[in-house]
Amino acid sequence: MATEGIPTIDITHFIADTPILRDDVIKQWDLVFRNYGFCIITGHGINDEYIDNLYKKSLDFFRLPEADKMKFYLGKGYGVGGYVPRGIEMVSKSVDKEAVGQPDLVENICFTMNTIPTHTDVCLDEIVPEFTVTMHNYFLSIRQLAQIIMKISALALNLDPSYFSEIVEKIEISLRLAYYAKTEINESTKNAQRYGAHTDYGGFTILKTDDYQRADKCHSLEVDHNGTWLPVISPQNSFIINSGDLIERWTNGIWKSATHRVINNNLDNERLSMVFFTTPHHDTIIDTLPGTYKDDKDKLYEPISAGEHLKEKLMRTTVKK
Ligand SMILES: O=C(O)CCC(=O)C(=O)O
Ligand SMILES: [Fe+2]
Repeated sequence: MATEGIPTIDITHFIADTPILRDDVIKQWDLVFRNYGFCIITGHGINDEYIDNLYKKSLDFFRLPEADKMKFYLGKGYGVGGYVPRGIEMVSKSVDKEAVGQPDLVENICFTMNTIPTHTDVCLDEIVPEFTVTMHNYFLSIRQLAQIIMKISALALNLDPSYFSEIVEKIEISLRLAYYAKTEINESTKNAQRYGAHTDYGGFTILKTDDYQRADKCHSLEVDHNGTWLPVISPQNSFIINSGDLIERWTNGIWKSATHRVINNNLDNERLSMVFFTTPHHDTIIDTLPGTYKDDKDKLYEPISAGEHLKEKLMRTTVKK
């Protein structure tokens, strides 16, 4: 089973509204999120140039000396934005508060659409020219893709196509640029993960990884599929989409928020991921969607505000400030 991959859905015909083929996309969407919680999409319509540009600028940033990057650290751990160096975050604690081990072998810089310029007095563009405009272009494209994804989802759940429209208007998109530097195996790294096993906390995640660039096509990202870790490698013109905890709660557990991790292999290669989290506005109450339960006692989850859920998860994962 370990060679079985994550399904790919070409969404071209949904975007083009091609009769019949469009319905096929909707059916596939329902199946992958029921069975895997993960898929790869092609035909998304986002300009490759935007993706490549942001990738290059991000690499430029992470290859800078630590002292430059630390100008963007806010000293409050992971989850507040800005730059977070290695040694601070241990994401597996979001699933198991008591988890012990070493922090993840990752550093990252996080933004929301409103905090692109920077949280500090230092301007990001002084360090990496045109970083912010590059990011802004990408944000706008991803926002459109998020709208498409939520429309497919509404239809796949037999809801009105505009069911999520108002929520999508206020959706909070955050970008996490995650960098896994080349690393030597030693006492402090041998038992760590590049990013420990976790589920994503919010709505859908729109993820771009660079594993396809490795000549050996060695994978790093794995998803738990009924107890088997499946490798996830997405081709150049694709995105990985996964449904987070709030999608699982919304759908009364029908669509999965799958556990995934970035394993401690291939450490002599640097790796970069661009991770967009689409989270309903923090005031949005996530209650079980119509059609996913018969009567109230079938509801698996209590209603929760998106903000409350997110805060609880984020608080757990900072192991050092
Ligand atoms: O780097 C990756 O491939 C995955 C990152 C991830 O799972 C996350 O940011 O939640
Ligand atoms: Fe994740």
